[in-house]
Amino acid sequence: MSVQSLTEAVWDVLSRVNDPEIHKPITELGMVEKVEVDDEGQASVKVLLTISGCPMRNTIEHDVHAALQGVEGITGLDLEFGVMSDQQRDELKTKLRGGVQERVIPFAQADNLTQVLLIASGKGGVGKSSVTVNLAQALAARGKKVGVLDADIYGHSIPPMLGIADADVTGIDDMILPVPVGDMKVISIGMLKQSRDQVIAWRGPILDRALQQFLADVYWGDLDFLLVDLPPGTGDVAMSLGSKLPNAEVIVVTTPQQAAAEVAERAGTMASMVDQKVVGVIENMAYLESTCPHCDQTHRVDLFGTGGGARVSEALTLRLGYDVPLLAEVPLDPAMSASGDAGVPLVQTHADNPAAAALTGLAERLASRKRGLAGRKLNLVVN
Ligand SMILES: Nc1ncnc2c1ncn2[C@@H]1O[C@H](COP(=O)(O)OP(=O)(O)OP(=O)(O)O)[C@@H](O)[C@H]1O
Repeated sequence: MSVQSLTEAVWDVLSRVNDPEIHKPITELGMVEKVEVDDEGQASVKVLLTISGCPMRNTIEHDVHAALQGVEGITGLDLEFGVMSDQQRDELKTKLRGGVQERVIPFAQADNLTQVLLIASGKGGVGKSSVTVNLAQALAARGKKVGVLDADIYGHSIPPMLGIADADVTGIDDMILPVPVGDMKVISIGMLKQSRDQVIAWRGPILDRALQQFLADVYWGDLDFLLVDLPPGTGDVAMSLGSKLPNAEVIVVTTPQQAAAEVAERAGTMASMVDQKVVGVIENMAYLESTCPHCDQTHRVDLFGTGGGARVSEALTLRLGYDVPLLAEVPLDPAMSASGDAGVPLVQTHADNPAAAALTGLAERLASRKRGLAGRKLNLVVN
């Protein structure tokens, strides 16, 4: 084969190597600066990283080597890395923003087709983050492109639940790349902290700016779903996201107790005050399935009482004037908590577990919803 055809063959295989964070071919992103092949079939390739010290360098190195191994006539590879110039980075950022120079929130644009689901709760510890990671994983397993935004400023627990507690985010200047976890893209408010034990006490304009950054400066790419883990309660984050994500929908997570149900109603009501639709309620820790030592049968034990989810669903339906259904009842199961600690969602490791099955069933229904642009609010400001 001629040197020219070999060079073309190398470009061709490189066009199938994706940047692990951006999920687009490195050739398309302008990251391949040079491809040369000599008479002996020895290839020299230079790849430009977006930033020096890019955490994905090893993955790219591995993928490029693997890609070239399949090319007949290539006898060896000399792979060199460089770093993009300011101008190259600017071109890349503009390309990623779809040719738009300024930063906008893609999910608030007229042509947005991403379903944004805010996972809310009245109080902490009801399992909001566990629900978020499991729903996200179940949606991704069904081929959906899923982003997870951990906006819980007080208890940002998403990274450890997905096994990325120590992940660093890559920034291309002011553009932030989310951390890839399987087919999901994840970003957490905790990733912006200097150290893990630092406390975030943002309020007002600073919090607002941070949320703006998460939505406009993070390169989310094309997503089918963006799941946002909100802080518990009806605070500043929910208010701020109300104006930033006018078409977001809210799922309220609660537990069976009366007290939890009352505060969950408030969280749902808050969503409607900022004009977001509440799509339904999930009752988590709904019951415990326990095998009786006397009769060896499995019994349902209502540890925390019953009916909290149904109560919230009925109250919100009445208050908001449209149907707010009970979407799922997720049992209490030590496996759920163990999977959170292990950093792998339960739906991935134990699909048959009843808690996992309840959330997978909901993900299936969400995945098959048809949504278009008709009737959607556009974030237009009338002067
Ligand atoms: N169905 C369940 N069965 C057993 N344990 C659960 C279940 N759901 C959640 N947990 C556990 O309960 C604890 C709290 O859950 P999680 O962090 O998801 O709640 P949260 O509402 O997001 O809390 P916070 O608002 O404080 O962040 C975790 O240890 C989690 O593993």
